[in-house]
Amino acid sequence: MGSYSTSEVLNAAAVGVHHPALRSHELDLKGSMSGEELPTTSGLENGHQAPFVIGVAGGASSGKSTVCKMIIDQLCDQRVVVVTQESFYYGLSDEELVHVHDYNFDHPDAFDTDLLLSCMEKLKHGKAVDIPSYDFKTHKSVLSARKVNPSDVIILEGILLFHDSRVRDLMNMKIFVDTDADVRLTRRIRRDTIEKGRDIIDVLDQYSKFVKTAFEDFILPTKKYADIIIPRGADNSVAIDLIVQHIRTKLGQNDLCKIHPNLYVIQTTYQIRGMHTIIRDAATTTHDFIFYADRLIRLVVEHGLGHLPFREKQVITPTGSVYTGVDFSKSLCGISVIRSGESMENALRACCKGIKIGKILIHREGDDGKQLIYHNLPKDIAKRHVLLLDPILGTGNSAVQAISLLLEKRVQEANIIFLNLISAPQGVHVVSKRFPRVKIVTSEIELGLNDDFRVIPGMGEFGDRYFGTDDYQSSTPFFADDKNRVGLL
Ligand SMILES: Nc1ncnc2c1ncn2[C@@H]1O[C@H](COP(=O)(O)OP(=O)(O)O)[C@@H](O)[C@H]1O
Ligand SMILES: Nc1ccn([C@@H]2O[C@H](COP(=O)(O)O)[C@@H](O)[C@H]2O)c(=O)n1
Ligand SMILES: [Mg+2]
Repeated sequence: MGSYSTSEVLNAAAVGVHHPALRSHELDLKGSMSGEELPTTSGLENGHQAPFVIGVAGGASSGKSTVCKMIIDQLCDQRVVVVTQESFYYGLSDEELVHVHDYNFDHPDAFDTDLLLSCMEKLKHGKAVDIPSYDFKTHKSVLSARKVNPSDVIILEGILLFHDSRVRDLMNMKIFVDTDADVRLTRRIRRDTIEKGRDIIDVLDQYSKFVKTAFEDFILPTKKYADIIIPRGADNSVAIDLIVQHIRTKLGQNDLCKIHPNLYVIQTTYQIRGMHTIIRDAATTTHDFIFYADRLIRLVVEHGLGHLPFREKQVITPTGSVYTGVDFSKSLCGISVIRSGESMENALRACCKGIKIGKILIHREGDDGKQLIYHNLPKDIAKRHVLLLDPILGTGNSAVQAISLLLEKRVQEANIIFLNLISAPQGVHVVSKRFPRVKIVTSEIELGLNDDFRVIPGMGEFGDRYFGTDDYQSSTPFFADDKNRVGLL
């Protein structure tokens, strides 16, 4: 296989695997959110399971980062975050810097393990943390930290991760990357001279003075703690496939879709995650927000239509052959929850020519949570399948109100398909418990709700961002389609 640069691997890993929305918050500590924690609530408190923690250890340049990248690539539909042990290197004092060639970077004492433990403790409890950034050129921790958010899977990677039993105890799975010493040395020489700009003589000196001995004294003895040993590192795709399968099985036990068979999360791809990254980014312009939200909405709508009943239908193709296909139900309508649900109407109209679209307005009155509902629904709605449109399923309150109204109007519960872009697990529980036959189709499941009952990580006030009425946008407001915002049936 081709060679990867470590920075490429880690960058790709970070970009590819963090929850898209969360990346935007990985701010420089000097930035406006300096030192603040994201308003994330505990995953555990929110009914989420603790993350699955994978430890990846092995000699320097054995291929740990490359193996992590391969695991992450295959887990593309999960929220995965990588934390490297090297982020926790103690910075060198000025005096130590003068004698840097005598410093042993491969000794367990070179790492601030207490800090690593406290960061991991927070992550495991569903809290965001600032992970220090380490500069291999200056041998110091740099000021800007990396904001890391809680995830389904945390991969901890580093040469001495299995040395301290407290760190080992954090892990659900321990992997040791076992690569021959000559291969590790060759890769190290290439990496340290090319990527770190070091002198080859210094690299060889450091290797014979510290790296080789530390491997034998501290790293190799920890191999016995591994659950899985991967010979040949990233070249061992069979081992990596098996690891990914195992992780999937473990994660699947907590899968919301398994608990709620009425929930459908569309199959994710990097395109979809990329689009989510854009629309969740607070800095995205209204124009881009509309463009990418529309693309995602279209996918959700298409998926939702796939749940409508159909009959077999045969047609004759231009080649005179018979094609056996299906004819789907035409007796349907869309109902949008004003105002953000109206953003989904265009996609529905584009997929179902001439479809009737009704509206529901849910109004929160005062603090007592009393809600008034105004509606404009097709008269024969009871006979129709209903595609209920609202981009965000948060607490589930609005959805329950809207669905209750539809049932009052004698729509069959099983004929309702609720389409949204993101769903909080709480909302899914509430809707599914009350209306188990309503299908929920979404494109991503969120971490949960914060203390203000806002979806986290979320994407802000969808209606304001889509219709350009938010006040934090720097760009000129851009209205997608004004007439859709006011016109009722
Ligand atoms: N299977 C492989 N084949 C070829 N080059 C590899 C392979 N695995 C890793 N490398 C290269 O070796 C170097 C060290 O790999 P890396 O994954 O960064 O190791 P570690 O994280 O264990 O130090 C990198 O330059 C990487 O691109
Ligand atoms: N300032 C430093 C800090 C560490 N190293 C070497 O990095 C190796 C660990 O990184 P891997 O990606 O290979 O796990 C380790 O062998 C240290 O010697 C360094 O050279 N300079
Ligand atoms: Mg590495």
